[in-house]
Amino acid sequence: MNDKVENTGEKGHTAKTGYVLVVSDANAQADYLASSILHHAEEKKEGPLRIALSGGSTPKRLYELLGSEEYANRIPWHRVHLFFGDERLVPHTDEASNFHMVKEALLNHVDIPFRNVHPMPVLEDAEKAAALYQAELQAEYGSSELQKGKPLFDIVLLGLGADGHTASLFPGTPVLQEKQKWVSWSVPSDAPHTRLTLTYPAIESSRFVIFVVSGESKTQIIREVRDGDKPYPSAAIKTEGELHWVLDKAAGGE
Ligand SMILES: O=C1O[C@H](COP(=O)(O)O)[C@@H](O)[C@H](O)[C@H]1O
Repeated sequence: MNDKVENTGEKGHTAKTGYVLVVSDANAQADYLASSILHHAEEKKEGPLRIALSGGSTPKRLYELLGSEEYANRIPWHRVHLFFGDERLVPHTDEASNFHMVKEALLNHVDIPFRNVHPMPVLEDAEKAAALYQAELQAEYGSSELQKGKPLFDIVLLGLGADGHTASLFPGTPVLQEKQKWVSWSVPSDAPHTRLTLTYPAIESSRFVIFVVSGESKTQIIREVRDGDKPYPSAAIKTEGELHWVLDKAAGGE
């Protein structure tokens, strides 16, 4: 994590390369991110805007805001393609499903074409599910090889677990060594459900990676990731584009 910290409670899309941005609270965080996403959608005049969504509880407020009157009709949804950074292998109707959360918070409220939404497949065979999602990503990308200068994603949103995981890249799991596949799977040691996850190479192929972290339960892990003493999976995230951390004060401190 870059040491440079910019404090702002304002709405906007002015974060600079490699910045850590600390906003006043979780509402300001959602405001900032929704406004940034609108900005990127307006700025990219041609081609799809590919966004990989994070799961968990933190981004729900952002998704609800994007689905609200303030944003629902301003984002060119026909050009936006939504992917998932990770998913639990449970039915898409299950409360634990990231797709379920995104559907309730966002998809049910916006006019996005069905073909633009790319949930991770949930099959008992995690390897097969991962291969299917990788094939879907490759079809959207137009190649089975990631090329520098041609990012797979415009934006990758990432959360941060209290154990330092991000997406479903959990500490000590073999997926952390994956250098070829774009999608793989992991079994967290202290959380239920096998997960599918984007791998480091897929996340790295992005214009912007944005960590979204809020709440006091994340203060300690944010401090540790920033100090860089422990090899947390989240601390190893790289991108060929820009890496931003958007924190609220409770997580990021003053
Ligand atoms: O398990 C998960 O947690 C992380 C962080 O979740 P949060 O509930 O603390 O916001 C998230 O990034 C990931 O997508 C999710 O599956």
